[in-house]
Parts: sequence; C-alpha cells; structure tokens
Amino acid sequence: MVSCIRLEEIGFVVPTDVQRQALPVLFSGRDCILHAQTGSGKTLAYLLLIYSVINPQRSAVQALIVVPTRELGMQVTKVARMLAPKPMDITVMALLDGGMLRRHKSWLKAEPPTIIVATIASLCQMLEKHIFKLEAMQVLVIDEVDFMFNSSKQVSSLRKLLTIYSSCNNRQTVFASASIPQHRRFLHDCIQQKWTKNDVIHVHVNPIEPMPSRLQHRFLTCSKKQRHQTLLSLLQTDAPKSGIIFVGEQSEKSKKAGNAPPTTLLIDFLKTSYGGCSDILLLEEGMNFNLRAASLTEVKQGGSYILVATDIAARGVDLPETTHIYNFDLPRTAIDYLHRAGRTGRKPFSDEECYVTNIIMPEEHFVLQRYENELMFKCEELIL
Ligand SMILES: Nc1ncnc2c1ncn2[C@@H]1O[C@H](COP(=O)(O)OP(=O)(O)OP(=O)(O)O)[C@@H](O)[C@H]1O
Repeated sequence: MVSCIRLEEIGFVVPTDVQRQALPVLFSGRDCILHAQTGSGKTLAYLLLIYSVINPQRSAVQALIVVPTRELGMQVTKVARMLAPKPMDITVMALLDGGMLRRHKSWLKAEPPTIIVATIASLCQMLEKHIFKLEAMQVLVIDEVDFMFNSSKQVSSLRKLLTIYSSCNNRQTVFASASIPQHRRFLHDCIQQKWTKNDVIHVHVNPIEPMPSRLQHRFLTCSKKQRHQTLLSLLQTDAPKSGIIFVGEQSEKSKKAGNAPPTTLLIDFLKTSYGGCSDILLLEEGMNFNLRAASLTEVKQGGSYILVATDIAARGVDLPETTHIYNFDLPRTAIDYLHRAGRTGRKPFSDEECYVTNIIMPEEHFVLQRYENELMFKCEELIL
C-alpha cells in the first residue's frame, strides 16, 4: 500500500460525488462499474484504488489501465505520474498506439513498470509475444468501456484480455464511463462472461441527469450553404476564450472524389475570416501522432484556443479551460452528443456557465429532439 499520495499538492482537496461514492466500494476490493457524468473525476477514483494496492518494492506489472485512444492514454499517464509519491520507485509506462514499441519492449523485459496505461492493440501485441505477463496484476481498469465494447476492432482483443490473458478471480476489475447503455444487460454480461466476479457493484452517480446540469444547450438553424458563415457569426458573438468545434468525419465518397476534408476547409475559412485572438488548431484521426500530440500540447499551454476536431477528441480528453462546444455537424448518436458536450464543464466545483451550441439544418430538428429526450436536456433556440 502506497501512502503519502500527493493529492492536496496537486489541487485535489475535496472528493467529488463519484469519488465519495466509489472509493469505499473500490477500497473494499469489490469489482466495480464506475458510471458517472463526464468530468466528474472517475480517473482519480480508479488511480487512488491502484495506489492503495500496489507494492512499490515489487518489480512487476501490478495495475493495467486500458484506454481507447493515445490522447486519453497520455492524459491518464500524466495524472498517474503526478500522483506518485516522489521518493518511491513507482514507474508508469504508456504503451500506446503510435509509440516506440521496440523501445518499450526492451524496457519491459529489463524492468517491468508498476503501472501500464495502454491502448488495446499495442498491449495485445506485447502480450501475444510474451514480452510481459499479467500474473502479478492486481487491478485492471477499462476506461470508456462502452466505446471499447462497441468498436469491432477492439472487442475481440478486449475479451481475450479479460478472460484469457488474466482471470477475474485474480484481479480487481473496474469499468468506467459516463455512458453505459443498457447497463443492466451489461452487468449481466459481465458476470456471465466472467469479465468480473459475481458480486460486481454498479456505482451509478446521478442516474436521472446523464449530463452536467450547468451545461447550457442551444441551437441555430441554417441551410447547409450558410453553415460556415453562421459559425463565424456565432464565434464573433460568443468570443469564446477556449472552445472546441466538432466536425463530422469525411465520407468515403468525398475522399474518393479527392475533396479536402471538412476539417481542413473549416480551419482555412476560420483562419482567414475569424479575428478572435485564440489559436486555431486541428485534431483529427488522419494526422500523424506527433502532430496530434503537438496540437494538444499547444492547446494546454496556450489557455486560449479554438480546437477544430473530429470525434477523436470527444472521449475522455480533459481540457478544463474549454467553455464552449460547437457541433458544426450533429453527432451521430445521443451518446456521442453526451461525450462531445462533456468536453466542457470539467471543473468539478465551479459554477461557471458552459455552452454547447448545435448548428443544424431544418431537417435535423427531429434528430436533436431525439437527443434531448434520450439525454433529458432542453435545447434553446438562438437567434443571431
Ligand atoms: N477531487 C477533485 N477536486 C478537484 N478537481 C478534480 C477532482 N477530481 C477530479 N478533478 C478534475 O476534474 C476534471 C475531470 O476529471 P476526469 O478527467 O477524471 O473526469 P472523468 O469523470 O473521467 O470524465 P470523462 O467521462 O469525460 O472521461 C480533471 O481536470 C480533474 O483534474
């Protein structure tokens, strides 16, 4: 058990609701499904569990955190390293897609880290080659669990990790997300499939309010042709210090036709027409990993930014200064709406107002209404 975690030193003085409710369950050793709003502090809850069980004297992988994207992995690694009590020898390795796996391989063989934060593909590559084993693993966390189980690319590796590379009887398993659709069914599957032990607990914080209540949702209607101009007028009116503009993925048809991606078109438009003082940056799948990292670093350092992003930035990414979210394209599902909206309102004890604004075409009204019903929020019409 590691004592002297540097909580107060890094600004964590009062526990959030999810931390208050989950920590007694986690510390009792029970498997747990952590189900709480975006920005509610689930990361710290599972990291505190990890630091409470690992033995710094032991040289073995004792905790594994699996995340869906490199960006989320880098963020979790940073918080895990910040929490580590200084004189102790606790190492946290980030084993993420786009990383230097060859270097990690030598490191893993020479001196196994105490905690690994991994994306599933990179992790399985190492496990399949027997580079390291999970026999000393005490805690396994799957973050954004619903996303991982929904992704056809990740699900078979995830199942292997949960049942073949390790057994639920020899570890404490924690699943975390702000959205677990059909959670009763999921709980049943966890037990049936032996992803968790039978006495797994579902910690569901604030079930009647899936999104933070201080988010203000708004919409503007315009034709497809007017969308760039509408967004520009909106930005000029809001003058956000820090905001994220979500843009849909480019369709295969548009790619084949050789068109520029909608993100690029939008960035080019804003750079020439928007006079706000913020940096305008891009984050999307097509970029190489170094450029993606550079964008996020710039965003974090600058404090004043407009980030144009695809859904890659919608899950888990923590940019607490973000006060405005713009859905330039409506997300495909209500769950995607919840996670995009959740990139703002991420200061647990603040009552600063945060805005989620949807630019929709007349025929999309009913889609937005469906999201409103499903996620129980009210979207006000905005007239510029
Ligand atoms: N006890 C606390 N006191 C102050 N700030 C906190 C506390 N716990 C967490 N935070 C901060 O709240 C923010 C959101 O936390 P975190 O990233 O863990 O959210 P989350 O619940 O994982 O959200 P998501 O579902 O979107 O991934 C972070 O900036 C984190 O530093």
